Amino acid sequence: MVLCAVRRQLLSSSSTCGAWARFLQRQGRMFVYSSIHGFNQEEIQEKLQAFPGGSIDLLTQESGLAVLTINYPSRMNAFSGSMMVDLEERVSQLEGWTDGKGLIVQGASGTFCSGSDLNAVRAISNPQDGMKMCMFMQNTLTRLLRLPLISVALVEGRALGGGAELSTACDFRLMASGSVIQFVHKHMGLVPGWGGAARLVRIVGSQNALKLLGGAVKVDPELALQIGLADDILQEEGTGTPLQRAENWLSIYTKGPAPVIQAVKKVVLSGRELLLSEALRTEKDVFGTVWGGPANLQALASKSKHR
Ligand SMILES: CCCC(=O)SCCNC(=O)CCNC(=O)[C@H](O)C(C)(C)COP(=O)(O)OP(=O)(O)OC[C@H]1O[C@@H](n2cnc3c(N)ncnc32)[C@H](O)[C@@H]1OP(=O)(O)O
Repeated sequence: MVLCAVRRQLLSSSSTCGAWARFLQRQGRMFVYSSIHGFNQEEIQEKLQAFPGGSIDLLTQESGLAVLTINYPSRMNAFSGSMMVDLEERVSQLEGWTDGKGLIVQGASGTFCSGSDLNAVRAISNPQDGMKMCMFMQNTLTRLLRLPLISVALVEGRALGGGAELSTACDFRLMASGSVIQFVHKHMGLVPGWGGAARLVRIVGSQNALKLLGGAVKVDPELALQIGLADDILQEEGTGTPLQRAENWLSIYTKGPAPVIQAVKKVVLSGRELLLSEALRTEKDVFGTVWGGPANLQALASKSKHR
């Protein structure tokens, strides 16, 4: 016990950050793109701000659960340029949220997101700007997925194009009855560019990904559940609002102290993203942050049985 306490003292909160920093270092870097790839964040942010409309709203709760809302109902929650910038800012906020455990990503007014705002897309349809927007959104959505929070996309209504891609930047997808996820990119003469294809392959496998992208298939909750794109279906007859039911669903995974929940996410993330030997080293580092920690000591003291 004394050893555990000493070890805990040594592994202060800075060490928790250290393990995470080392994980991100092993990734190469936190951002997929930086100046070495010719990426200039300020430049693209300025360009995107020229296409305003809607907002990305973040509500953090004392319970450790946050709700991120894609809010542009008059355009079926399509992403305007300023909303892309907003999203990056909200992700930065969440990266600094030490007490966080879970995140729900939802769309306003009963529908998820209809992708990028076609008006903005038309205006920046030249290849250079398209690449910059693509790098910006890949960076942001990669950081969203790498947050040390367990995240779920609450899909109501439609998740189209970039909206479908956004849903894959969460750990889980919960689909409401009647909702649809559709990678409509092929119909737009495109492929996903916000990292949605790379993530989709990891979620449903390359065969299913090829079918979904190649056929621009409308994926309903039943099909999504069958192929592993959705983790559950929110039935209409449940009690409470869809958001309340999603919070309830997520609470199974976020019950417990924040450092432990964050450690769970970190070991799974490193297992998902790193080579085995690297993932094992990260797991060791993260293990060190909870071993002998308050939750561990309390569990040992209470002689808990797992019947
Ligand atoms: C790398 C990213 C790639 C991409 O995301 S490309 C974009 C992919 N998304 C799309 O192509 C969606 C296009 N929209 C649609 O198919 C339909 O609007 C949709 C979402 C099925 C809804 O259909 P309906 O229910 O009939 O409603 P509606 O068409 O009257 O839409 C209501 C208002 O919302 C607007 N809207 C919907 N999706 C939009 C978008 N992505 N960009 C800009 N505006 C969009 C639509 O124009 C309409 O506006 P208004 O009432 O005519 O002023």
